[in-house]
Amino acid sequence: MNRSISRNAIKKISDYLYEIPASFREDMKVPARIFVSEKMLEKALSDNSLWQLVNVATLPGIQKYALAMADIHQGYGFPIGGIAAVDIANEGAISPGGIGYDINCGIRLLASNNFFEEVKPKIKDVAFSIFNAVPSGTGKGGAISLKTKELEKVLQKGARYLLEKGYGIKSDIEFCEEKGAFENVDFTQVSSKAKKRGQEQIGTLGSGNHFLEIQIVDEIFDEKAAAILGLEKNQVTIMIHCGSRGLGHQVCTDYVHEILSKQDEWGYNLVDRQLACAPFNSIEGQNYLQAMKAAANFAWANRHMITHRVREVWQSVFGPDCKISTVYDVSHNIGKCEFYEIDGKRKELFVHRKGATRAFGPNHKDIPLEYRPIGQPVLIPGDMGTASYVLLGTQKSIDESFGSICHGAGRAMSRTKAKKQTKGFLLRQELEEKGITVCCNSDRGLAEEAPIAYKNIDEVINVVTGAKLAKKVARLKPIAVIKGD
Ligand SMILES: Nc1nc2c(ncn2[C@@H]2O[C@H](COP(=O)(O)O)[C@@H](O)[C@H]2O)c(=O)[nH]1
Ligand SMILES: [Mn+2]
Ligand SMILES: [Mn+2]
Repeated sequence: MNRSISRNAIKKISDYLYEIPASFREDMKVPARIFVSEKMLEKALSDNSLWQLVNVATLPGIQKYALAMADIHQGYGFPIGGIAAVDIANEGAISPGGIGYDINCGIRLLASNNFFEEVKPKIKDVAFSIFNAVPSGTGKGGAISLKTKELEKVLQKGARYLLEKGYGIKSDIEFCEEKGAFENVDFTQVSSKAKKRGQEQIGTLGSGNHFLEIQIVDEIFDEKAAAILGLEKNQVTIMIHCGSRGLGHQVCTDYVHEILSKQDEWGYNLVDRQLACAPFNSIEGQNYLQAMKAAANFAWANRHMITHRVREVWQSVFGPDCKISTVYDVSHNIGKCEFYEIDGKRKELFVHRKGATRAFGPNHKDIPLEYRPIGQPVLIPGDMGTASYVLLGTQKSIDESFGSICHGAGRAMSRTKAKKQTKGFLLRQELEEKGITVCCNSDRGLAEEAPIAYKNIDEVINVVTGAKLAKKVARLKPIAVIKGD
């Protein structure tokens, strides 16, 4: 099957929005839209991601558009950087591939009350101490070990369970999407194999793309909003990127397998097996939803425990009076039930965000009270040598992109290609020369994650802010990066 899409098939709607009309392919139920610039569109045409987006437009019950952001790149079935909302009451389908293998992978931003000049002389000390306190690397466990009953509590109560056990502080939960847990979760839908994989992995970072970064607030674009978020120029922040580790991966594997075997029964005629989905209201669809929620709770608990460890280390290096506060925690691989107006009617939709971040505008009830007047903070990592951003969601994102924007810069090249183009030890030297401390045991792993492997974060941010789906608050610059191998 020819998967290429020519530029001619794509209609320009505005400087930051392009569309593949529903007439492009017979089986499309809605158009496919991509928030991107002309320049970045060229990049998106270089892999199969737009073809995947067209496939998403065939999903049962899909509403309005299959959407993608400028960080789009090829993923499992759905493109990464994609959003699909389906009608729950009317034939909507839920797809594990639309959420991804690392369920509730996400970003947490911590603010210290220290400034660059104080941290600079101790940056190696604090970075390597965090590297030692937060296990990282493929399959790595060992931060804490949970008995089966304790793990089940994590699946039910997420980060809130760890808070009850004395880890972290209350505001860590309050400034987290869903306050650190989906409620009323049936954890029995998670297989024993998945639970086993999770038992040793709370408080661990994982490998590759996951990271812990010490940053400085390099530029403030909105002083008032920054003050509300507790951010000032030259202040030191810590960004955490990780998800549900082996547990979430196993949940996705289990349900893709189960759901695939029933496609004929449901009358689904999949254009790509990786789009495997189930009617939202079927037993299988509901079971996956419960397991996905349990894995999401595990991921929130994971980022909560890492926060606890970072706080312990920070206070041991800079003194017990130092404060580490959670600015916010966003999910970028998740599915949620949300209400939107479709053709003048309020409908409950299931919104798949796969490498996409929720970006609700001001006054939304799901934003913490303190932030409600300004909108939801959206945390967008860039790469280890350039920058990351703090943004705010807008009403326009609710109206045009199901309250969603991008999740990162997005890959510009595969890991294999990045390794061919970069020597890890040279990259390490370059970063150190730029004043970025590198804590990573593997030069090969470092090369796979080189800044050139990612798109330019400033360009991606200019698209989402140019399209008015988000507003800039601050740009963060790395001063130390911690990566697993
Ligand atoms: N600030 C940093 N950003 C990074 C780093 N490595 C990757 N990234 C960005 O994260 C997103 C999200 O990745 P995903 O695995 O969830 O798709 C990615 O698109 C990059 O922009 C880093 O070391 N520091
Ligand atoms: Mn992840
Ligand atoms: Mn991620």
